[in-house]
Amino acid sequence: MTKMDVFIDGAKELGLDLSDREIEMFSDYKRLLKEWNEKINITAITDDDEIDIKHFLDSVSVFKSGLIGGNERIIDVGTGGGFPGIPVNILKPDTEVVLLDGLNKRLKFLNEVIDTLGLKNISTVHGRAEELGRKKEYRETFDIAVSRAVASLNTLSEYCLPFVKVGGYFIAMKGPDVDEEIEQAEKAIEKLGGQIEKRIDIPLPSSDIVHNLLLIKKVKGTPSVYPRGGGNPKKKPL
Ligand SMILES: C[S@@+](CC[C@H](N)C(=O)[O-])C[C@H]1O[C@@H](n2cnc3c(N)ncnc32)[C@H](O)[C@@H]1O
Repeated sequence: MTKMDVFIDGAKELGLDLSDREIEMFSDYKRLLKEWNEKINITAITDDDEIDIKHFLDSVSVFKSGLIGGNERIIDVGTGGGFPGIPVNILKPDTEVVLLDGLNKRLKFLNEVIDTLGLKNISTVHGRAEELGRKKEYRETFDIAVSRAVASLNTLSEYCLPFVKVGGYFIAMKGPDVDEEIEQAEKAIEKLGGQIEKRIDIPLPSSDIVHNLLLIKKVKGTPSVYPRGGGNPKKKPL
């Protein structure tokens, strides 16, 4: 089996006691990530312990939001190698998780992970967030939209908030520049129907990294003009 001790110990520090089956699933996920990463570019992080800290522990730190009880419909926007959506579904198999990404080759990898691990209630969707957020089957149908390492908060809010039902949450997983990002995104969040509720700082075990979760509540519907197409959420953030 792949080396997993840093993840197992770190998860305990985050309050998660992993079962043997869950550890085996994360181990298979790590093996596939390393294998596929030799053929297609999924992640720059390939060292066993670094995967444990920067991908697995960082992903499961999303449970510190206190918003994922286990039955939510969740979209992971710009999921890349499946972070945080796959770890969420491994540990809470009753959540319904949609993994969205604009790069199809990464979704092929994710479909193999889903098959090998035998995950249920999880699917992949290929497309740009700003296009799918206008489609009826996705728009305002999720309890939670979550996203890590995809765009700055003003752009990311336009990608994510349209997916969230009124009363639901957008969880932005952010790094040290979050205060500056919040300042630049306040207007956008309000226009899109969101309201910043809480910021939770999370020191990642076995590292000196502090990440944070920004919890943004959807307090009213997103106006139909958003998200804008043509790359505007990124080129001209609200
Ligand atoms: C740096 S990776 C992060 C992946 C993963 N969330 C993580 O934390 O490891 C960013 C991912 O977001 C995707 N992405 C960026 N903009 C997007 C958009 N507008 N719509 C869909 N996917 C997007 C990219 O294809 C890429 O896979």
